[in-house]
Amino acid sequence: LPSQLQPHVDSPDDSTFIHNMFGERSLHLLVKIHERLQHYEDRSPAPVLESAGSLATDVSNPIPSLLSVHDTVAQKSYDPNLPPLPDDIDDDEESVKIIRLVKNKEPLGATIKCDEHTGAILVARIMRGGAADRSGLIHVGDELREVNGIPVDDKKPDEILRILAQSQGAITFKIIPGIKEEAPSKEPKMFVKTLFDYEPAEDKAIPCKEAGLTFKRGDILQIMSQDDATWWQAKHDSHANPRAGLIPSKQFQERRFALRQPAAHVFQAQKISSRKSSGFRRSFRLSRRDKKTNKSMYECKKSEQYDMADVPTYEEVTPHCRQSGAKHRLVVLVGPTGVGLNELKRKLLISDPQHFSVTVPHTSRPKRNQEIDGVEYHFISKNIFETDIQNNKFVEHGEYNGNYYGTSLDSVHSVLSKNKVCLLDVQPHMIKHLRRAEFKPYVVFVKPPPIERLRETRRNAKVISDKDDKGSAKPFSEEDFLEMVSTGQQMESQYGHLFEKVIVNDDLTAAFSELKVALKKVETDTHWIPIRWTHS
Ligand SMILES: Nc1ncnc2c1ncn2[C@@H]1O[C@H](COP(=O)(O)OP(=O)(O)OP(=O)(O)O)[C@@H](O)[C@H]1O
Repeated sequence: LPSQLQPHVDSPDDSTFIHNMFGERSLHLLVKIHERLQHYEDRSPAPVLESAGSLATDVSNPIPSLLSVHDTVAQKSYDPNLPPLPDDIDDDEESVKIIRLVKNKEPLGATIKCDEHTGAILVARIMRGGAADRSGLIHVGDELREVNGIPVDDKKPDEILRILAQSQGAITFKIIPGIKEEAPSKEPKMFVKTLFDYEPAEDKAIPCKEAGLTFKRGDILQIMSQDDATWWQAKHDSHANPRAGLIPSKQFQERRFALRQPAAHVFQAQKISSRKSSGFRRSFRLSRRDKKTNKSMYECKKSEQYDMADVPTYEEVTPHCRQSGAKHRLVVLVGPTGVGLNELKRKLLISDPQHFSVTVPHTSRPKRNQEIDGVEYHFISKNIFETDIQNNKFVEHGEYNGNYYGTSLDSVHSVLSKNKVCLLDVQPHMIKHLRRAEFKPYVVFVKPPPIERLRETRRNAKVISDKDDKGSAKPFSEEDFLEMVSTGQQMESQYGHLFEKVIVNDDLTAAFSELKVALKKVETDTHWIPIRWTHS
């Protein structure tokens, strides 16, 4: 080429330039690469059926059909059939990017906003795993100029979204790339358990409802991005959809919860605490031999006020599977009085006394003749009891008829260290004190069935009367049922985020087998537990 061009070159400088340019090694390499690629492109699979003519004569032979299929497939072009690029690309705008995305039914997975100062339409976020993200062509900060040839600079984000929603197939964007390209971030592996229900369609604050992620309390989400302090991106752990959706950040949710909720929660907490013994009656009856003393004696002195530090938002979790031989998780049972906690505990103990156990409570009341210290109770003096309370030795404690009763942390440890499953029933506000690595509590809420089922199933059942001190049993009254149902609802709404399993105690046999299966799974299967339980 240089020698052919020589007659057309006037100055020696130009001649040197041409020689240097064509002698450049990188140019030679580029030409080689080009030739190779050309060769590769030309090598489309050749038809094979014709050259296998002799086989075609045998009608029973399936091979010709196979070869015919090969030829049909080989001659097809699978490149996407995109429309031509527009002719009117403005040559002066060097930084303009024309992007074509082929859109199917899924949304693009990007949100836009109007720049406050310039009025430009900018890409606000790219949803992780969505169509825009997967294309790698659109980035946060890019300025949108046109969609399908329609200029957008005079349009509001809502109008643009409408244009996008109506477009199907290939969409052409004309954009000015933002100055800062988003650094490709590694997919973070952070999982959270959601502690509240979320419906983006009902959230006035979300910048784009369609980009929001709906979830129910207890769902496990993978957090995909926390770049934005207010709106995180997340996807359901169990869903196949790879596209992330917007969820309120922990901080934002806590802030607006604190602004919105205080009055409602104080009201709710007071309502529950005013139920006193009838609402939260818990007995220690399983450890007692004397049926006559089988009565409610436990009244919690601790405040049940809603703790604002515990605004239920998200809890970081990690999969956990109990190693064989490791200590069992503490099984915590909660439910409204009379729902059947003791009945279920009793059935578990009978079903496998070597495996399940309960704690021996402490009391400051004098030991009776037939009682044995450490069997029905650990009998201790009032002074020692009070010192132990001061030293936080009790999971729960209360006073009845001038005597203290309580469940000590040591009694729980004692059962667990025997490698048994410890069954503990507590008032729901105590759960948070048990939620630590040493116990890894598995919290089961035993829920009453609808009132008509209570009337049917509890026709012959008896509850311990809390009207007198004699511990006499009486049939359930309509009032007992109403109270059981409403207390159950309140417990679920206030503490539901702490429950790992909800069992409706309708038919006793069914409820018992459901509980037994769940407890077996706790021992063998992988469950999500708070990540902080694995740190200590
Ligand atoms: N599913 C059920 N069907 C019929 N009767 C039931 C069922 N569950 C429990 N019962 C009966 O209801 C009564 C109260 O049950 P239980 O004593 O276990 O309640 P609880 O929740 O332990 O209440 P508390 O501890 O406040 O006394 C018992 O007579 C029990 O046999």
